[in-house]
Amino acid sequence: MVVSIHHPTCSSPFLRPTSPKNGRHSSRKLILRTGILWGNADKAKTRIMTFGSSKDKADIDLEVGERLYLGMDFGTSGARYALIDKEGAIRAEGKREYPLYTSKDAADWLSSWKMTLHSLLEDVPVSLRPLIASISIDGTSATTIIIDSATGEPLCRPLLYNESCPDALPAIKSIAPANHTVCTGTSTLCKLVSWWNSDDSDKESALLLHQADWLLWLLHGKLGVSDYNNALKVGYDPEVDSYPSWLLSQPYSRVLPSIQAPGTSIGPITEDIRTQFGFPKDCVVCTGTTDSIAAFLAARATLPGKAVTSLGSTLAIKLLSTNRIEDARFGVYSHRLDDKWLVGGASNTGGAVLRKLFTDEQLEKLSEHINPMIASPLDYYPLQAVGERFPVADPKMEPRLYPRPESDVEYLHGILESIARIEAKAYGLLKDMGATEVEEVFTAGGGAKNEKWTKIRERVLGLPVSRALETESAYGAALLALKGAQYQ
Ligand SMILES: Nc1ncnc2c1ncn2[C@@H]1O[C@H](COP(=O)(O)OP(=O)(O)O)[C@@H](O)[C@H]1O
Ligand SMILES: O=C(CO)[C@H](O)[C@H](O)COP(=O)(O)O
Repeated sequence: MVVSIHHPTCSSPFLRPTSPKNGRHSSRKLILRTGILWGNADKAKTRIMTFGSSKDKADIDLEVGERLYLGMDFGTSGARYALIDKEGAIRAEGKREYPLYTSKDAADWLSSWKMTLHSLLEDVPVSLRPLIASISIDGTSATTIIIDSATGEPLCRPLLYNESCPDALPAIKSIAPANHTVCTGTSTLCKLVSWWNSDDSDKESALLLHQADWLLWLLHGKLGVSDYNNALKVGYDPEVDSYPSWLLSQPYSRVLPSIQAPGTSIGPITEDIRTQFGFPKDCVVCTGTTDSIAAFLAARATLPGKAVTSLGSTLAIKLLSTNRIEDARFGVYSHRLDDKWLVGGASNTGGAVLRKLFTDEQLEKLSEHINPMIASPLDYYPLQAVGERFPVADPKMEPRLYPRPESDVEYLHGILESIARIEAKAYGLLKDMGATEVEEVFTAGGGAKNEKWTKIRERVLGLPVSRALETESAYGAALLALKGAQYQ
C-alpha cells in the first residue's frame, strides 16, 4: 500500500537573488566550460565549439531538435552543473562556490543555496537553454529544511547533513525497529523530532523537505515532493515503497513529503523561472537524489560487487549489492537502486580535513613526492571535529592527527593512508554484514584526481581502484533528468 501525503501548494517562490544579508557575497564563477552554438539555418546539424574546458573536445554536432538534460549537484563545499545530451556527452558544465550569507550571526544557508541555484542557471550557456528538456538536482543527505507550507518560509534554520540531534534518539529508538537507519543522531528523523519537541512555532502547516527537494521546489513550485533516496533517513521504506506504520502513527508524520522514485518528472518548470532564464515550455523538473548516489550513477557501475567511493568533503561509500543490509550501530544503511541495493554509509573523514590543512595546489605538489608503494607508519583518524558516522557510529569520536612530522609530504602521506584504512575497514564491514563482496572500486569527488592516493588505496584495499568515468555528482543528476524526460 502506498501512502501519499499531499500538501497544499503555496504560490511558487521567485528565484530572485537575495541581496547579501550583513555578509560578504563571495560567490564567483570558478570554472565554466561553455559552448558557442552556431549553424547554418538550413543545415540539419548545428555545431558546438567548446572553449576554456579542461578537456579539449572536438567540434560536437547537435541534431536539429536534439534535447539536453541539466543536472545540478549541491555538495558540501560548492555546487556544480552538468548539461548532457541523450548519449551522455557533456555539452556544458560549471561550478560555483557557495556565497557567504549571514543572518543573526549564523550562516544563512537557504539564501546561499538559492543564490547559487540562480548563478548556476545563469552560467548555463544562453544558446543551449532552449534545448533543455528536463532538470534534476542532488543534495547532501539528511540536510533537513522545515517550512510553512502556506507561505514557503522556513520555520527553523536548515539542519545540515552532519549535524546531530541526539536529544531525539530515545524517543526514536522507542518506536523504530532495533538499529534502524533512523536510529542515529544525524538522521533526518532525529532532526525532525528534535524540532517537533523543542520548537513552539505553529506546526499546523509545517512541511519537511530535504535540500534537493527544497531546491527543486524553487523550480517547479509544487510543495511536498521528495524521492526515496533522500527520504531514507527520515524513515521511508523503499522496499515496500511507503512510510512504515510505526512512523505514520506519530503526530509529526503529517509533515512528511510524498515520495517518488529518483528521476521522476514532477511537473513543468514554473513560468516565471522559465521566462527568466529562457527554458522551453516543455522543460520539466524531476525528483533528485543524494550527492553520493548521484556520484554512483555518474560512475555508470551496474554490476553487483562494483563500488564507488566519493572522496569529497566527506568519504561516502556505495557498494552495489543484491541484498539489503542496515545497522545504525555502524552507520550502515542501504539505498534502493531500481531492483538492487546501494549499501554503505558516510564517514566524517575526507577532503574537508585536507582542505583545513592544505590548499588544492599544495595537495597536488605534496602528492608528487609521495611514494604510494610504501606504507606510512603514521596512524591517524582524520576528522574535522568530534564525531564519526561510519564505519563507526560514535558521536564522541575524537579527531587524531598527531604526531605531525616535520615533512608535510610525510604528514599528507599519513593522512591519505589513514583515510584509505578507514575506507578498507568500511568495505570489510559491509562484507562481514553479508553484502555482496566488493571486487572493484571507482572513485568520485575531488580526491579522485589524486593518482598517488588512488595507488595508496589500491595497496591498502587490495582491489582495483580507478577514477570513475565521470567523477562529478552533477553528471549523475543529469542522468536522472534524462531518465525523467524519457519516462514522462
Ligand atoms: N589533489 C587532491 N588530492 C586529494 N584531495 C583533493 C585534491 N584536490 C581537492 N581535493 C579535495 O576534494 C574536496 C572537494 O571535493 P568535492 O567533490 O568538490 O567535495 P564536495 O562535493 O563534498 O564539496 C576538498 O575537500 C579537497 O580537499
Ligand atoms: O556526507 C554527506 C555529504 O556529502 C552525505 O551524508 C552523503 O550524501 C552520504 O549520504 P547518503 O549515503 O545518504 O547519500
